[in-house]
Amino acid sequence: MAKAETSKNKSIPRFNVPWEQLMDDEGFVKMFLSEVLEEYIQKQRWYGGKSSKLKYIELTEYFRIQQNEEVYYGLILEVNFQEAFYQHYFLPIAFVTDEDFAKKDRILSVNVQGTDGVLIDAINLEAFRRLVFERILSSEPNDTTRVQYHRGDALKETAYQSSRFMGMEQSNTSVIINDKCVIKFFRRIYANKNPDYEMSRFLSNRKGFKNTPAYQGSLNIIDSDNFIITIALMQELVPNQGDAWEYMLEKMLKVFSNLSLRGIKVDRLPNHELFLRLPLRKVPHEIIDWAGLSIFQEIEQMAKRTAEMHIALGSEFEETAFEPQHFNMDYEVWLKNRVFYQFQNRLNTVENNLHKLDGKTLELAKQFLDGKNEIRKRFQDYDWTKLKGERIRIHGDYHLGQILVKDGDFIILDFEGEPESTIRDRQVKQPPLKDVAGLFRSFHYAIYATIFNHGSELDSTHEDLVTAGEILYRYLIGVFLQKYTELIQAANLNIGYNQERVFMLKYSMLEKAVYELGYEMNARPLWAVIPLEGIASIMNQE
Ligand SMILES: Nc1ncnc2c1ncn2[C@@H]1O[C@H](COP(=O)(O)OP(=O)(O)O)[C@@H](O)[C@H]1O
Ligand SMILES: O=P(O)(O)O[C@H]1O[C@H](CO)[C@@H](O[C@H]2O[C@H](CO)[C@@H](O)[C@H](O)[C@H]2O)[C@H](O)[C@H]1O
Repeated sequence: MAKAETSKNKSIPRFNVPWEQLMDDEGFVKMFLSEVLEEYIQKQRWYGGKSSKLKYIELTEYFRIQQNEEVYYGLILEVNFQEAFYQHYFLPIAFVTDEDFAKKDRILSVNVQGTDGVLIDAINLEAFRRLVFERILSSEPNDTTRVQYHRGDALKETAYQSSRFMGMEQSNTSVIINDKCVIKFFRRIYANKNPDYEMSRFLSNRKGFKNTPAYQGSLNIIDSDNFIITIALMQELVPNQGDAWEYMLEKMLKVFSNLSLRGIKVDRLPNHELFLRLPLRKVPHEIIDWAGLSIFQEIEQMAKRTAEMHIALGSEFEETAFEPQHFNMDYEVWLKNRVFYQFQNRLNTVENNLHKLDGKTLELAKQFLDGKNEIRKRFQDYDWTKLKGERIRIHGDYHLGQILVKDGDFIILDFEGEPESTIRDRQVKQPPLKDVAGLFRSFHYAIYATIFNHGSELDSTHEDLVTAGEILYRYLIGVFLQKYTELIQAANLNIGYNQERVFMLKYSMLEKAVYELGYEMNARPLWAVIPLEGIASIMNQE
């Protein structure tokens, strides 16, 4: 840490304890939580409580992140809201006495035992990042202390050289070390292992699944109730050409442009039965002439990697957290409770915000409200006794934005699960087709996002674009399902008989679209039209 200086500045709070004991000082903690952090935390990009009213902050835990004499504090803050719920956040802090180190994320100017300095978010300090990296690198195989560092098999012996912020739009904070590794510091903290850590370690370290960044290490703590809490996950940095969402948007634009460029008559295009498996070689030449072969080859590759991920997740018979299970009454009750609760929440959100909507979105929103009993009936129609497949741990928030494109192949990221679910719900075993349904919703999103964003530049009518988009969608998912099912069945993972699979896909897609409707209404209301289109199209299928 930077050199100490004594100051005469009387206006900053003074504490007569060494930095190493500051968090044991009740006066400091009280002032810090109420007068300082309440303001600081609400301005942070990673703070997820912006739409609620903060009541007060409590310090749930603190622990030292330390190497030899160098000490930082990890704080776990409980943010309590007026609306009667709370969230936990991780904030590592450092005391720096050199202004040059305190340019960003300053929390408080403070005098500690006669030395002026600033408390900052420690992630800004290279020394802190280096320390975490070195502690992971030098960790014992079975660390039994309260602050547990773990080194994954994929981390090779290497000296620290550099670090920088990843700088992506994200809900956590990631830093890149030596241009080779990513350490993701989780911000929103749950009193449990973070599924991203749990799944990354399992898939990569234990099952050798190659199409996710290799697990290199982690930092977990054992809290006062003996729960493991994940603080950070370290993975290999995968050089890539961007995510599959951006990639697919570019591709879709070309495919839609081809309609007019190649003089394609949309009403003459062949169509394909929804969810019917289709080998790539059987995709009609009219469709290939229009959309090109490569999009189908890429979809096949994505299906392959998705199947391999599920095969790895479903191949565990020792560790109960991953052992496959059958459907049962408990699962059905759990699922219906969630789905009905979420559906009611979406109805309320749409009802309360109708006045903000117009045009097509308003029309679809009214249709959604009018059709509520029909949708409820679909959700009610789930009978576990008819389901013969297996439930396994799944990705849980699988969409094109979670997949990186790397030299024509795909790398699957971010196993943290659906942001709205509790951490326990994210660990419930679910049918793997639920992930597949999530990805199909993403294909639908990419088609509609292209129509909405570029419809006016394209030389085709809106009607033709929608018709062509729906046709393309059916071929894409037909090709995906052919490859995916073939590989899953060859590996003996039971995803049910044909009718069961179609039922599961339809059910899960409706569930996902309803989830998305809430996400969009809150995060980017202009996009709500996409899940509304999705719900309408699912409900209109006989
Ligand atoms: N191991 C990695 N290698 C390369 N890029 C990565 C890696 N991990 C994350 N990224 C990039 O950072 C983005 C955000 O990562 P993500 O894990 O989804 O963060 P968050 O959980 O904070 O949203 C990803 O979309 C990807 O572009
Ligand atoms: O931030 P996360 O990756 O956890 O996921 C949330 O945000 C996603 C949007 O970034 C949202 O995904 C939805 O929009 C995508 C296009 O931006 C689309 O590809 C997905 O299919 C659609 O669900 C995701 O639902 C939400 O959990």
